[in-house]
Amino acid sequence: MKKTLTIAGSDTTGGAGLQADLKTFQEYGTFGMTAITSIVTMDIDNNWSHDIDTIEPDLVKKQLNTIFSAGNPSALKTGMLGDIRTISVVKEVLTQHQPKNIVIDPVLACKGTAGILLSENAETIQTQLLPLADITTPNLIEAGILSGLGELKTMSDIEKAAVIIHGFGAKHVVIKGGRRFDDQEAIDVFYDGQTFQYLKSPIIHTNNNHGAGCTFAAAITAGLAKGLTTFEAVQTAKTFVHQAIQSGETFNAYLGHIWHGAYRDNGNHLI
Ligand SMILES: Nc1ncnc2c1ncn2[C@@H]1O[C@H](COP(=O)(O)OP(=O)(O)O)[C@@H](O)[C@H]1O
Ligand SMILES: Cc1ncc(COP(=O)(O)O)c(C=O)c1O
Repeated sequence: MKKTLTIAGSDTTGGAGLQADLKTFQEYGTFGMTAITSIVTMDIDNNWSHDIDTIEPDLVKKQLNTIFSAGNPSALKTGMLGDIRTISVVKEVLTQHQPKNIVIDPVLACKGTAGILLSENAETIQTQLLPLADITTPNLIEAGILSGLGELKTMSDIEKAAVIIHGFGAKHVVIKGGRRFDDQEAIDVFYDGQTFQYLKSPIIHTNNNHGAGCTFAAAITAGLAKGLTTFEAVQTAKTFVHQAIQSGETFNAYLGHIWHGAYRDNGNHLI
């Protein structure tokens, strides 16, 4: 069985973060492992504002040493890292063990928050992790921050951002237009350093989209572990997450999760 790893935060509500990753890894038939970087809780009395409690970087390192002592996973992803020192620890361990198929999801912005989360991490992710990435998966806001272009309003802006982010060393870039770019089609732009490819699906009009970004990156990770090419892994992930959003459920007044099991429920054959 292929082993997959997520280095990410815990979303207490179970829809995003490492919980989304583990569920997705399992749906793909891979054996998921975790290194927890932070714990996210939400304040119901305060408009669902997010609190992020970070795990000490030394403890993140202990978790990674435990995992890598059994050999390299077939693929891994990073999500919310929480602390700049943790980013350095991740870089150190990945440089030491040189695993293949590294997916960097540069979590800087959370759907549950209006503002930018942990934007001070952007530069560190850019310089320390993107050079190790097989693929990075920023959403529109994260791509604007990482590229330094700010708000991305046109397809040409998105393509320019992809070129800049590719220049930081990620072999492939997929910028998720999602619901933010167009109100008819969820367009994601894939760039391999030479050509652009556009992945499109109809926009699903729902608020139950919590966890979509994490799940998309986790599905790419599991697809790579199973031997798909990077573009094939992105294509499959797009379908997987589309169906997960379609089958989302309301959690409370503030939040609705996607359902990570939808692809299999719909009778799809997982690779
Ligand atoms: N309402 C939607 N309908 C269809 N696809 C969506 C919708 N929202 C997001 N997606 C897709 O889900 C994936 C995750 O995107 P997004 O939710 O923008 O990421 P993030 O959670 O990082 O902000 C992308 O493939 C995106 O195109
Ligand atoms: C631990 C963690 N990681 C990542 C995210 C981002 O979630 P999404 O996949 O909805 O963008 C969240 C959002 O709450 C989170 O709690």
